[in-house]
Amino acid sequence: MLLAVDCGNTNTVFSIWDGERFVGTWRTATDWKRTADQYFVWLNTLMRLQEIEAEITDMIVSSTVPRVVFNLRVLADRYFNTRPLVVGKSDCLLPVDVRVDEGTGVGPDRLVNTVAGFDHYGGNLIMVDFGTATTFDVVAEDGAYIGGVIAPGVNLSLEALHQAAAALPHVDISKPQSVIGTNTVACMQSGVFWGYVGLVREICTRIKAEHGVPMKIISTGGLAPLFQQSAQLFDAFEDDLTMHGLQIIHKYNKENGLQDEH
Ligand SMILES: Nc1ncnc2c1ncn2[C@@H]1O[C@H](COP(=O)(O)OP(=O)(O)O)[C@@H](O)[C@H]1O
Ligand SMILES: CC(C)(COP(=O)(O)O)[C@@H](O)C(=O)NCCC(=O)O
Ligand SMILES: [K+]
Repeated sequence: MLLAVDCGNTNTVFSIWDGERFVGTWRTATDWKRTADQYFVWLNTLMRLQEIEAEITDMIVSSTVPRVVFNLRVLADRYFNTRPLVVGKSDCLLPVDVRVDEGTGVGPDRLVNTVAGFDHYGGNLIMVDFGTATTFDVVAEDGAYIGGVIAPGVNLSLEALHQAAAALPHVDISKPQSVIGTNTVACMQSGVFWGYVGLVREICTRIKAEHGVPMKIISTGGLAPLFQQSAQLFDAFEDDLTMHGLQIIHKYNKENGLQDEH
């Protein structure tokens, strides 16, 4: 079975693919100091709790935090006796082209989103991913990643206000009742929520105009539903996009790559 790991700047998600479906998914805070032994104990405990008996033979990793990859490689080697595919490394093939400026290191999460989006919807897409950063990934007609936009994440924006201004508290995002806030928290939520609605709409409108052909807008990430319900910003929401993409990339490498040269 395949262990797929999606490591973002905030959270790391582990999921097990049995060849037909994901049988378990678990989330932990991203911490590059976490050792292979710690990962294994954590994963093993959760698998037992859910009575999942999975013999892991393969592993694929997408990490926006390069330092995390070392301990994940040790995990693969020590406990699963396999060499992980790491998205973005030259020995990990992608089923789509990447057309950006030479020397640009595209975030692996964006490449994985592109692959998953193209598989689900075909080309001409804008993938909006609400993570630590909010990224817009543009997928061409042929499925290539051709660039995009990076904006500060929703929680990051709220946190920045709190960090920089002595009188502003730590606030969680939610949809405000009105635009005009009548207390500090409501004012902050309004600024970030409605500011974000505007940001998403404006960026997507401009991408569509620049790209010049009709595009579908697909959202993903924990906070996407909050924005979806408010203003019909997206054509679709996908919950498990990254895991879907990782599984496709793994399959593609099994069929076409140089896997299993331990
Ligand atoms: N369902 C959710 N409700 C509220 N906040 C969420 C939810 N899912 C994720 N978040 C928050 O959104 C931010 C981005 O999370 P995540 O998508 O895991 O980011 P990354 O992929 O960059 O690690 C984090 O601050 C996280 O706490
Ligand atoms: C933009 C990102 C920080 C988003 O990361 P995330 O919010 O998923 O943690 C990540 O994709 C990244 O580090 N990208 C490298 C630069 C680029 O994609 O062009
Ligand atoms: K992101």
